[in-house]
Amino acid sequence: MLEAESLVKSFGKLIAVDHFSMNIERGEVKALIGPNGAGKTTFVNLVTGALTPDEGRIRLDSRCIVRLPSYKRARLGIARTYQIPKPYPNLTVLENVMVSSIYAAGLEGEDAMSAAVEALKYVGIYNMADKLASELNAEQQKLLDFARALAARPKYLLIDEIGAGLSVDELEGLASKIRAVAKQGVGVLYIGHIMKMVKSVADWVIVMNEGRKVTEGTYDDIANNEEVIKIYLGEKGAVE
Ligand SMILES: Nc1ncnc2c1ncn2[C@@H]1O[C@H](COP(=O)(O)OP(=O)(O)OP(=O)(O)O)[C@@H](O)[C@H]1O
Repeated sequence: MLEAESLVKSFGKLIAVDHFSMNIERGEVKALIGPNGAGKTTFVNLVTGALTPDEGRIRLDSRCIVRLPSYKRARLGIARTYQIPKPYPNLTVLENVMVSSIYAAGLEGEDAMSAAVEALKYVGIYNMADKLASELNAEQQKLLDFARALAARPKYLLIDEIGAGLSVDELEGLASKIRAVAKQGVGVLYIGHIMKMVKSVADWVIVMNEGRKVTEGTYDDIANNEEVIKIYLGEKGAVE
């Protein structure tokens, strides 16, 4: 289990994450939703090690990892995707994914290559393997980022808003891929605003606002929760 306990992170006077706790078990998909500025990405950064919390604990399979640097957490099985992916623009798509299969999954040679090929085929952009990453459009870069995260062979995968700009059909395709990843034993946290996506991927939904947990429950519980509806009032694209 990946457990975050009472995490706090401030930027000056702003408390971005305020005693926030949650856990993910392998094989399940949870969604973390909340309006812009709620603290979702900051939470992901705390879990992956990009940021250090001011307070709180993070445990991976009972081991405290809060002081470990990002690369060690990656090697222990925590992977993420980015809201705005930053691939190596001058490497090919395949090479970008191999960086992950080599350095995060610890694979070598042919094994690293076949893990990368498998991940690209899985997300559906293997036909672009030899293109430079800089040649991909924004949606394709998100899929590359997803492939990169999968090639790390994660136990836990944090997906930061992957669906923006995709059509309804593409969203459904992506949702079923995310669910299939979880079925293989990966614990997934999907972070995002697209409620159709949340509804189709998540077993459980956690709502965050101003750094704190507002409520959690099934999609239906959340969609009918008055406080959640109030928080989202005026938010484009949320709770529909
Ligand atoms: N490095 C930083 N320095 C200062 N303030 C920051 C920093 N990172 C985030 N913040 C602030 O912390 C708060 C939480 O931001 P965060 O990006 O975690 O929210 P979010 O829920 O991911 O929002 P969104 O849905 O828009 O991505 C915001 O007020 C943001 O401006």
